[in-house]
Amino acid sequence: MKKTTIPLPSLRRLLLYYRHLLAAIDAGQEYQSSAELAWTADTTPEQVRKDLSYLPSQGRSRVGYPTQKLAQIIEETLNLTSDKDVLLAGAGNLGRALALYPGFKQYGLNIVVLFDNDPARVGTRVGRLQVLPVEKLSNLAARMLIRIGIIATPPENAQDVADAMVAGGIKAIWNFTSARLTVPEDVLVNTIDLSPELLVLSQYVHNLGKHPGHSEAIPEHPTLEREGQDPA
Ligand SMILES: NC(=O)c1ccc[n+]([C@@H]2O[C@H](COP(=O)([O-])OP(=O)(O)OC[C@H]3O[C@@H](n4cnc5c(N)ncnc54)[C@H](O)[C@@H]3O)[C@@H](O)[C@H]2O)c1
Repeated sequence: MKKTTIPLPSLRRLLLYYRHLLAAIDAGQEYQSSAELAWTADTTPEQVRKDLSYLPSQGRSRVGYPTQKLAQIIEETLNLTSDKDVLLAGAGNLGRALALYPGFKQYGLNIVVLFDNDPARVGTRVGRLQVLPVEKLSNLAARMLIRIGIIATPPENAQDVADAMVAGGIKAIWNFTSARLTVPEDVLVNTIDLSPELLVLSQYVHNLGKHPGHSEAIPEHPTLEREGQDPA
């Protein structure tokens, strides 16, 4: 297997292509063009070809990339088929929703253990998982060799949780809080702050009200461009 370090933006897009390819396989589409893949990641066909150059050869033909083969190559290169255990801290509204979401399994990601610091939550069940006291997080992460952690606590507790994760050997953190986390260099933090995203939509609607029919008054935002404009 080709061993390359794929830049993070390309990695993100490759995962979007992969998700698109799985749907295309289900729909019985044998080939995908660069343009189709570009659309799914809100990018250009040139960028698609560049991203795919990080993978072993895909056997692109005149009609496009063979859907099944390309999905398989992405799976193997990004190690998507081998199961990866994930732990989650903060079994509240968002944490429970994430823990119950079945879609992560498609990428080999399994949330296998939940932690909370609220005695009323500890011991309760979320699906088949029991919520454990957060004091056990570091030890359990280390013992179970878990490398990925999700933080869904209030922002003011996120740094403590991140510290416990790092102490337990977590190397990648999906942070759903608005807190800016300080972690060692070898730990990757991906922060998803949902509220500003909603505010961007609110701003869009607000500006529409001011300039009916003139969406170009809206500040640049990739998601809005993708949703609001014809990518062709
Ligand atoms: N629910 C959403 O749709 C939503 C949307 C945007 C942002 N967020 C962010 O996601 C985070 C969680 O939101 P929520 O709505 O699920 O909150 P919530 O209050 O329902 O859940 C938070 C959970 O974290 C637990 N917790 C607190 N400190 C902890 C610690 N040190 N260790 C382990 N667990 C701890 C709490 O006991 C609680 O169960 C917040 O930072 C929030 O701002 C949530």
